[in-house]
Amino acid sequence: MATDSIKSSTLMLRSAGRPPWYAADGKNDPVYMVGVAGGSASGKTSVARRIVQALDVPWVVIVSMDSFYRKLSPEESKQAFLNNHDFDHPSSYDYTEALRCVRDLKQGKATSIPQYDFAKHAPSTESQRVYGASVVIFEGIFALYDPTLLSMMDMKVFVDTDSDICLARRIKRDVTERARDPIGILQQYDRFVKPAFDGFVRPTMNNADVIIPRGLDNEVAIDLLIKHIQRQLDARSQALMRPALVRQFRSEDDLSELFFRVPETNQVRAMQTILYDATTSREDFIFYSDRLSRLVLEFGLGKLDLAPTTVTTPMGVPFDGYSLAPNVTGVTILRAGGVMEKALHSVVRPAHYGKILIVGDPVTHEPRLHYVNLPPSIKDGQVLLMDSTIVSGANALMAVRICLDHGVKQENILFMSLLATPHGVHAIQSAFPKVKVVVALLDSHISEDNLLIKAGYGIFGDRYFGTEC
Ligand SMILES: Nc1ncnc2c1ncn2[C@@H]1O[C@H](COP(=O)(O)OP(=O)(O)O)[C@@H](O)[C@H]1O
Ligand SMILES: O=c1ccn([C@@H]2O[C@H](COP(=O)(O)O)[C@@H](O)[C@H]2O)c(=O)[nH]1
Repeated sequence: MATDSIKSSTLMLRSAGRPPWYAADGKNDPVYMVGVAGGSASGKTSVARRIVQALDVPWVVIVSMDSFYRKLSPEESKQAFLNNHDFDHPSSYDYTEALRCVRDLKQGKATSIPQYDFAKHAPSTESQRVYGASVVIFEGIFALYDPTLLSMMDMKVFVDTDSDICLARRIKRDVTERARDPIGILQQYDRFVKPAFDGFVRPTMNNADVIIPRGLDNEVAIDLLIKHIQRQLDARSQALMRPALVRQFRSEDDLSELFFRVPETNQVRAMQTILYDATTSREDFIFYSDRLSRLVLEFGLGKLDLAPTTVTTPMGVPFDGYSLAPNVTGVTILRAGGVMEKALHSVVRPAHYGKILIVGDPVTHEPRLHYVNLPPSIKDGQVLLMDSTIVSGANALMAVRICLDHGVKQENILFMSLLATPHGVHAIQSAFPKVKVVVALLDSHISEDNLLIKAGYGIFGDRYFGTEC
């Protein structure tokens, strides 16, 4: 687990709006990249976070340059603990590794970002897997230093905060967050931090498009910056004849021919009524969601490509039919997608199974990947990806991306869900146009926080597993 001294790159989600990995169809809707440089403790991270909060864009990644500090030799490490190592020279960073990560993200791909532990002056053993983004913010003292990195940036920002204020903040932060002592901090500051700022960091101000005096305190400058980025993003969407970044209402008419909905018979409507009814007992809720799961699975399996085959009947007559898909992997997106597993076992065999656990951050609602277990054979066959509900589509998008990362072809993915919003399905289809989506019920009423289908069945997992508060 990350400790406080490990500053991680954070993936933030606005759950409405344009889907992430918009360029996944290869039609190049480039990722927007912002570089944020400035002295140590000038407020780079704080400004980057403010931009994320204000941008109404679904996926923004903040990549901290600290992730790319070079590993120290034992002697260098010893000196670092004596405050005698220069972490503020440009050569202390691994630009090749930084370029690898930034280039991946700039191309809309997933990447692994190393994590750095300030208390140990060493990279942590963990890295963070980041699954693509619409906007990447690259922040660090040398964010505007390397020419190749600069050439990938759409906007370059320099945070210019008075050095006394930076020092005061650095002392406070390094004592509380980076396990340092004040005397050592001052020694390191005099010996390395200040001279390097004057000699290497401040000159990169010349590479900036925008200079923000006083960092986060300069609300006017930050507001202008955010508005500019928003305008740029909207202009790009329009130029590509793509939907604007703002959230748009979607209807079934907006969905492609690879969207399939279980025919709405009276039986289906009755099951929907039971699941929507707040007074339904847990026993009934489980029974009818299992039944609906079987229905959507049977219906969805009808969309799989099957190979023709000929068998001989007991009467010795040849019969031309199909062989059931030989290599199918059923992948459930936990927790709520797990409810479809029972139905999967009852209708598909033999199948391989996989699980992906995605948990929404309680504050930002960003989906966080906690666990992936997919069989190696997944890449060669068809994949039934299952979640009980698709609302914003964020979890589904992350899950599809993970499958693609494991070598699955887009056209081999069949996403199945019990209840979806047209908005969420549209998000999947925009990002991954070859993925088939099969749902039992479609409902366009989304709650204000974009997390629940208003008229729907509440939090599916809680009702099914009996974990309602
Ligand atoms: N405008 C501000 N007012 C007060 N504290 C601030 C302000 N901006 C940043 N800080 C604090 O200063 C410290 C360093 O800020 P941070 O944004 O992490 O700087 P950097 O990323 O440039 O090192 C953090 O503890 C942060 O909370
Ligand atoms: O092991 C380390 C690595 C870096 N530092 C100092 O950190 C700052 C850069 O981080 P900011 O968040 O931009 O302040 C840099 O000035 C290094 O001196 C460190 O002390 N130990």
